[in-house]
Amino acid sequence: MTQSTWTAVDGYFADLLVKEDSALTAAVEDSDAAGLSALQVAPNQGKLLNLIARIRGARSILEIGTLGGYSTIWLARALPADGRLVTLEVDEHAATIARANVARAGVGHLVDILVGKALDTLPQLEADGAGPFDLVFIDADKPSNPDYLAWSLRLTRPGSVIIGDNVVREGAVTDPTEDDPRVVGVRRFTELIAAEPRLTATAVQTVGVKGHDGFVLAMVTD
Ligand SMILES: C[S@@+](CC[C@H](N)C(=O)[O-])C[C@H]1O[C@@H](n2cnc3c(N)ncnc32)[C@H](O)[C@@H]1O
Ligand SMILES: [Mg+2]
Repeated sequence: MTQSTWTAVDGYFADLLVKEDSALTAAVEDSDAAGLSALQVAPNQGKLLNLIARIRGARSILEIGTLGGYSTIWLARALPADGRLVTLEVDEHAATIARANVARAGVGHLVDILVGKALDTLPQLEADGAGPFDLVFIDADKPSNPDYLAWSLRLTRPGSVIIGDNVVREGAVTDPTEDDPRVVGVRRFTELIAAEPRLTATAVQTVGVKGHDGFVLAMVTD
């Protein structure tokens, strides 16, 4: 199979099942026009995040890595009217674009975008008494994933879901000699999950419009 086949198959299912609305397509278009990298999840992955949050009955969601707010919109749309989503973004420019995208999608009242390095804003969140969160989506700088996992455990409770995006690294995740800090980060992240008695997890590799990638899905058990 080739990239064009993966893209066509994603398109087939997305047209039938995902049905991005104009706010989601505009979020991507405006992020692109503002010069943000096209690092957002694919539409079918956004819908998967939305479905996981709804299946979990999530009322509070933490996202690490906002970009233009594309995944934020999918996740926020899973929340009930009194739900809350906190999303962390280091880039003020991206946060400004995300704020507009999230507002246009009609979920601005559910979303707080905190600007700063997540390793600075996470302690602030805890100090402010935020959480426990029902779902954490980790999708920022991959070298920090081991720290984000530790914070996720502090800010969740039994039954919470933790998702780590982009863990395949074009297959380099299998190479123990690889020294790319992103690969080192996702390998350590996965090993820490494996060793953590409070978590049960799996990882799924994906192909599609974004090429070959994958995510870790974990549940806090106690
Ligand atoms: C892959 S993009 C997020 C994509 C977004 N979750 C989506 O799917 O629509 C990663 C984002 O993390 C942000 N980021 C990188 N390092 C960060 C850090 N230390 N703290 C917070 N955000 C960070 C980047 O600026 C970028 O916007
Ligand atoms: Mg990602």
